[in-house]
This record gives sequence, C-alpha cells and structure tokens, in this order.
Amino acid sequence: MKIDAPATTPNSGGAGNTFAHLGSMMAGAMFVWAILQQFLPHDLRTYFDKYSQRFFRYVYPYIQITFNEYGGERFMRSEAYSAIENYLSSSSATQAKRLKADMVRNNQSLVLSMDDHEEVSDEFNGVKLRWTSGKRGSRRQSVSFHSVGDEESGFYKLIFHKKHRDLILGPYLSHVLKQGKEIRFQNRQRKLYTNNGSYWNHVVFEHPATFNTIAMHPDKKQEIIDDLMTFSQSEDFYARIGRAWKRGYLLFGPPGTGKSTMIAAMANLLKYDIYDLELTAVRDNTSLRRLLIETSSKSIIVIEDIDCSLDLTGQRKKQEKVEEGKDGEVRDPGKQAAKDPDGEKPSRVTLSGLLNFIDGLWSSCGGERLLVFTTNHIEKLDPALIRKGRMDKHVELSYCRSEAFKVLAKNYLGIDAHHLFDDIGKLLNEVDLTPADVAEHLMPRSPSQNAEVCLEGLVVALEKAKMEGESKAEEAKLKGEESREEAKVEAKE
Ligand SMILES: Nc1ncnc2c1ncn2[C@@H]1O[C@H](COP(=O)(O)OP(=O)(O)OP(=O)(O)O)[C@@H](O)[C@H]1O
Ligand SMILES: [Mg+2]
Repeated sequence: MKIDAPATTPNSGGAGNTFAHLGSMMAGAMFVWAILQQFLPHDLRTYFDKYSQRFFRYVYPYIQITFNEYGGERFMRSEAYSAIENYLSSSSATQAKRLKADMVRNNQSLVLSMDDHEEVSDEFNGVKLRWTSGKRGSRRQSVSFHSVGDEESGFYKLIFHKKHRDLILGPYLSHVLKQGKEIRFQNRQRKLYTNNGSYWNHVVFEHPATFNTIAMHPDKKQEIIDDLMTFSQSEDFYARIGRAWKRGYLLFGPPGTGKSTMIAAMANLLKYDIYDLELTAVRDNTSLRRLLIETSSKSIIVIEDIDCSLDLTGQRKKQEKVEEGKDGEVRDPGKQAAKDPDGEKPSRVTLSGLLNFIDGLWSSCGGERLLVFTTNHIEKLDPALIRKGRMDKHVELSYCRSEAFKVLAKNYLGIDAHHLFDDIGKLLNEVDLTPADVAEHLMPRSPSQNAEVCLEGLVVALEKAKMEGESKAEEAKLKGEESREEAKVEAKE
C-alpha cells in the first residue's frame, strides 16, 4: 500500500468535474513552476517549494492510496489487492461500464471486476470515496524485473477527502479487507479431504444435500440450523469466554437415517471444507496430532462410525493396564484390533490420544471448526468421549415419521398434499422405516411412474412391514409364554 501526495485524478460525473478542474489547475501551476524554477535562486526555490506544497495541499484536499497487484520481496500477488478486487466486485457490476470476468469454483461461476482505468464509488458511514483501477509497466519490463510471468501489474487507487483520514485508514480499510476475504472465501472451490495414512488428500467437494432436502421434524431441523449459524457468528463470544472456537456434534441413529447426508448439508450451509478422518489408517497419536494441525479453519472434521473405528468402547480405567508402545506412546492392548489400511501394522491411536485431538491444546489452532462423530450405537461409546464440552450437541436421527415423510414427498415427488398422506403418516408412526427406505419407494422407476403409483407402492410396503412386525411380535409373545410355562413345570418338578 502506498499513500500518495496530492496529484491529479481521473474525471467522473459531478464530483469528477471538480477533480478534473482541480487537475487542470494543478497541471497549469506545475508548468508555470517548472519555468520559474530555471530563473529563481536556490534559497528562494526551497522557500517557494515549501509553501507551494502547502498551497497544493490546501487547494487539493484529497488523499490517494495505491494498492499494487504485485509487491513485496518476492513479488507475490498482493493479498490486499485481491481482497479489494473481490470487495469491489458487486459495486463494479453495477457501476463500471467496462468489466473483467473471471471463472471461479472449478469454472462454474463468474466473478466480475472493473476493467483498467474504470472508476466506482463507495460509501462508508456516510463518507463518499472513490476507487479507480489501472495498469502499469510493460510486458517486457515485468518479465525482466520480477518473476510474475508476462502480465502487467495492476493497481487500485483509493481517493478520499483528507478530513476522513482516520476513518478511512482505520475502520474502512479493515472493513474492505475483511469483506473481500469473506467474498473470496464464499467463492472458493470447497474441498473434501481424506487421510491416506497420515497425510491428507483432497478432491473437490460437491454434494447436493442441504437442510431443505433433509427429512426430519422441522423444529428439530431449525434447532440445528440455528445452532450452526450461531456458532459460525460467535468468534467474539468464544474469545470473550476463553474457549477455542470449535463445536462438537454427535450424530447417532440407525443406518440410513441421514447422518452422512447431514454432514454434507452442514458443510453446504456454512460453506466449510470437510476433513473425513479415517481413524484406523492413522498410525499413532503423533500422526493424529499432525493431521489435526494440517486442517484449516472453517472446516468440519468428521469421524464416521466412531464405534467401529477403534476400540473406544471400554471405560478409561482400562488404560490403567496400558503397556508402553515402541515409540514411547501409551498403548492399550485392547485397541490393537484396529489395523491400518494395508493390514500390516495396527493403529496405535488410543482413546486418550483421541480425547487430546478433540480438546487438547493443539485442537484450538486454526479455530472455527466443527468436529462431527457419527455412530449407530451411542451406548457403546465411552462416556468421556461424548460428554458435553467434547461433543456439545447430540443429534438423534431416527426412523421416518409423518413430518419427515412430508419433506421427502415434497423433494422427491414435488407434492405438498395427497389423499394417501394420512394413511402413510399413520403407518409410519407404527412401523420403523428409515428415510433411506422411504426415499427408495419415492424414486420413480420408469418415466411413466407418477406420484400416485409411488405412494401406493409405499403404502403396500408399509402394510407388509407392519404385518411382519406384528407376526414377529406374536411369535415372540408365544415363545415368551412357552418358556414361562416350561419354567413353571420345572419349578413344580
Ligand atoms: N433424513 C434424511 N433425509 C433425506 N434423505 C435421507 C435421510 N436419511 C437418509 N436419506 C437418504 O438415504 C441415503 C443414505 O443416507 P445416509 O448415508 O446419510 O445414512 P447414514 O445415517 O449415514 O447411514 P450409515 O449409518 O449406514 O452411514 C442417502 O443417500 C439419502 O439420500
Ligand atoms: Mg453414513
């Protein structure tokens, strides 16, 4: 960033005319001054210099700040420049006549910015200011002097009245940089990471799930959305109460109830990256810590099926019988069941290593992170692992009931009401069918299959499941009676 002394500026509209006027006045004055300089003695010239600067500052009360595209020692593209580019994208789209367009998000959407020598205005706390763009340097120069490729170097210039100096240099510029970074963050291509042993690999994350498509009771859904949004906006709160800016979610429920889908919906809602941690592939606690350190902020770290990942089901007192690992790590013999992907060496991650991962000192690095565990058997998990503070919010995803069914019907069939809804609602409250099962019946199997046919098929499936359930219950009852009879006979004998 470079703050310039007063100089001429480009023209624009009403305020622009004033600038143009001042500009030409100054140009004239400079010309006269250049001629006078040749005839004036040195002392007089210094004296004149000093007062002429003051005069110019008085008649031209504007300050300019230049933000160059490339700068610094290694001529890296300036962070401030790209933040400003993003910040100005919306005002450029509405104000500038010549625009530049660039592809983002894996060539899926366009970001507009103003073309060179364009100008846009902005307002902050009632203060008006202007941004202009430009380019300097020729292709040949940029190649020979710095390694920025064969591009010319662009710049943005901010022009404002000097009486607003404090406001602009302080709050306004930090607002611009913050907003610009936020826009860039929103436009970025999100990633899904997974660990290959102790290193992260990533692919582009594109999952269509959203909270709109998740079938669950609307109140429960809203509660989760509110919780997530509050978390993402609570940086100051977490700093004030002295807690790391992270939150743990435990999603539990039978298979096919939407746990993995909900994680994708969470990431899409908050625009976070996902780190899908395969715990059995992590060699030991040290590797686990390294993986944690390498995660970025604004991300969700997921451990799916935590009950199957490691033998974490035992109580912590088990660890009293630990044996010392080869690398000096505490090792629980019960945990040797988990193998690394090659099946060669067992994973030596321990429960205490995992607890450290969740809320040890290292877990606070980066900030703004969600940690999500999923399980089908919450009762198998060590209470220490899922206590509040570690897993702050426990969300049960359960069988599909009538409210959840309405969401599925809306999404899959595009209908809000149907005469079969009441029957289906009643049956769903009596039969345990997962949303995955219900969704399967709502998928059209041929182009001619309509909503009526899908719903009738679902009713048949539900009635069948109900009858099966009833006959199983009958069988169990009979068995129970038989065994009671036998017990009575035995007792008599
Ligand atoms: N609540 C739901 N809302 C919408 N779709 C759902 C829901 N639950 C399941 N589905 C559908 O069923 C499929 C399986 O769901 P998902 O993989 O999220 O289940 P899961 O709970 O993670 O199961 P598992 O415990 O076996 O991993 C998904 O493709 C999704 O389309
Ligand atoms: Mg799953």
